[in-house]
Amino acid sequence: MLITLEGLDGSGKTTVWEALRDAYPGATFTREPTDSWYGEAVDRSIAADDADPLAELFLLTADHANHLSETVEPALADGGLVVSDRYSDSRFAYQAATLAASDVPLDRPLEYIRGIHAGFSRPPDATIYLDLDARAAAERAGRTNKFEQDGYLATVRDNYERLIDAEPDRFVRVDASRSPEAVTARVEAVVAELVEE
Ligand SMILES: Nc1ncnc2c1ncn2[C@@H]1O[C@H](COP(=O)(O)OP(=O)(O)OP(=O)(O)O)[C@@H](O)[C@H]1O
Ligand SMILES: Cc1cn([C@H]2C[C@H](O)[C@@H](COP(=O)(O)O)O2)c(=O)[nH]c1=O
Repeated sequence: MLITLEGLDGSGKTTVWEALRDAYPGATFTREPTDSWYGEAVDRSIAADDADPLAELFLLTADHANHLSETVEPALADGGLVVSDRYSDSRFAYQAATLAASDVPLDRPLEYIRGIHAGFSRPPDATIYLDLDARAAAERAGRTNKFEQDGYLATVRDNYERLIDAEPDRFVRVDASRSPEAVTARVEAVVAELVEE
């Protein structure tokens, strides 16, 4: 089973991912961007305020392809539980926001990015969405790069809402404005239920 954690920067994904890692020692815990050289290229792009938006999308998509073949698909083939801190929905939400604000002449960037993934990706079985407003998320994240900005994250949040509307059965929304203990307890309960199903 593939479970993904999604949400804005600072929503608490890494905090719950670490708690789940302690609770499920036999599972595969992974993340995007990865720590491969593809992921390092992504990190460089994220740090660059003038990165080309399409090039950035394709760097992230290359990292995803390698993540799938090297980590996710082998672990799933072994019948294991895989928990990923960010996955394809991050591309749909973030790069759609980036492309919409760019000069790239795409009418429907979110659908364009989904279309690219449809050809090769493996959709998550369930996605836990840590829901937090853009201002609180940017505040927690520290506003240290081009993504951790209130206005940009507000558009990203709108895009996540569109994704949830399109696939309500895949997403489980968790209120990420609560305390770390309350958020972690809720996510652990959700994962326990998903694994038992
Ligand atoms: N429920 C919470 N309430 C308040 N602060 C929190 C909560 N969860 C995490 N934090 C704090 O917010 C900051 C970001 O948390 P974390 O790294 O888990 O988020 P993230 O979603 O992984 O962020 P990013 O996407 O930027 O890596 C950290 O300082 C963390 O201690
Ligand atoms: C996978 C992925 C990530 N991003 C952005 C979101 C964050 O601002 C950074 C790094 O992620 P982290 O969780 O803070 O470590 O990358 C993105 O824009 N698109 C993606 O597909």
